[in-house]
Amino acid sequence: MLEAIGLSKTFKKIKAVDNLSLYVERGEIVGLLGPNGAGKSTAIAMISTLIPTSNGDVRIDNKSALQHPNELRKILGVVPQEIALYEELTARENLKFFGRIHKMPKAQLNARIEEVLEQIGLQDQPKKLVKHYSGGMKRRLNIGAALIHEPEFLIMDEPTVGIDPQSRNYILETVKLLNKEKKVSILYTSHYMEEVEYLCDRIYIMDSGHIIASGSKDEIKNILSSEKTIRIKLERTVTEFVEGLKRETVISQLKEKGETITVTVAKDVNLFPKLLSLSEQTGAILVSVDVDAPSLEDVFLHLTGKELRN
Ligand SMILES: Nc1ncnc2c1ncn2[C@@H]1O[C@H](COP(=O)(O)OP(=O)(O)OP(=O)(O)O)[C@@H](O)[C@H]1O
Repeated sequence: MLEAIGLSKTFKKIKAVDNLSLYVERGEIVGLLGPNGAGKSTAIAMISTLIPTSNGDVRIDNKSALQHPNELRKILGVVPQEIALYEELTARENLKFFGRIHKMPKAQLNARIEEVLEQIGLQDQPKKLVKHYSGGMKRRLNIGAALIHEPEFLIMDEPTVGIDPQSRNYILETVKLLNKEKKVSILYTSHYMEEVEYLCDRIYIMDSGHIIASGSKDEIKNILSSEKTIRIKLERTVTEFVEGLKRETVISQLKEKGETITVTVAKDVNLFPKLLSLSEQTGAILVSVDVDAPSLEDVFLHLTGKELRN
């Protein structure tokens, strides 16, 4: 297990990370979500021992990684938010460079380079210089560089920023495969809720330097599940029907837009009998009644007061 325990980082007067704890079990993909400036990149830099902590510890299988950083670096790969590649080199040469940093023996490195090129789908571009790569190809090679030494844990800091949807899908599928087939455990940060929803087993939401919610997708959605939203569509607007709904004390919120009325009620309220009797009394014809469960985006907005992307 990779664990961050009570991590804090202060830059002069700014408390970028404040007593943050999280863990990634072997086999998991864990999401770390937070609005801009929440402290995600600073937390990742501390977990990967790139910057010193002001406080706290990072542990691998209960052993302090801050006291044994080389042991951590052997089993951890980090995909940084910024592309960190040599533009004047080919993909193969870049991978060779990163492999040498890890002091990989030559024969092992050469075999591993071919394997990684295949994993990231760049095996057909052996001679092309990175400066001639598309944004998506660079992102893929950025991931390859972090994979060269076959890490057991991978931290990915917004690995799909600024690329086309096709490359993004490719990266998402690569992340899934790495986890499923190569058993790589992953901490994944993103500004895209749908990516985290698709990939992750568990999610941490952070804001202002600390974790404000954590759990499985369902557990996090449950934070907002004391209420539900019901969307009622009528064939045409009937004022008496809306007035009747407004008299219902179980409805905490009512919004009207054309023929659609949206109401909020407590989770356990059954509004259907009332809707049917009101439609009979007023002659309003129900076209549809939909119940919305809260999305992760709703929870995020509720907890942080901010949109995930801005
Ligand atoms: N080297 C530094 N010196 C001073 N302040 C810093 C430094 N690095 C980060 N900060 C500040 O710490 C806070 C957290 O920044 P950080 O980059 O970790 O957030 P983030 O969640 O990764 O944001 P984003 O999603 O925009 O990448 C911000 O207020 C930032 O300005």
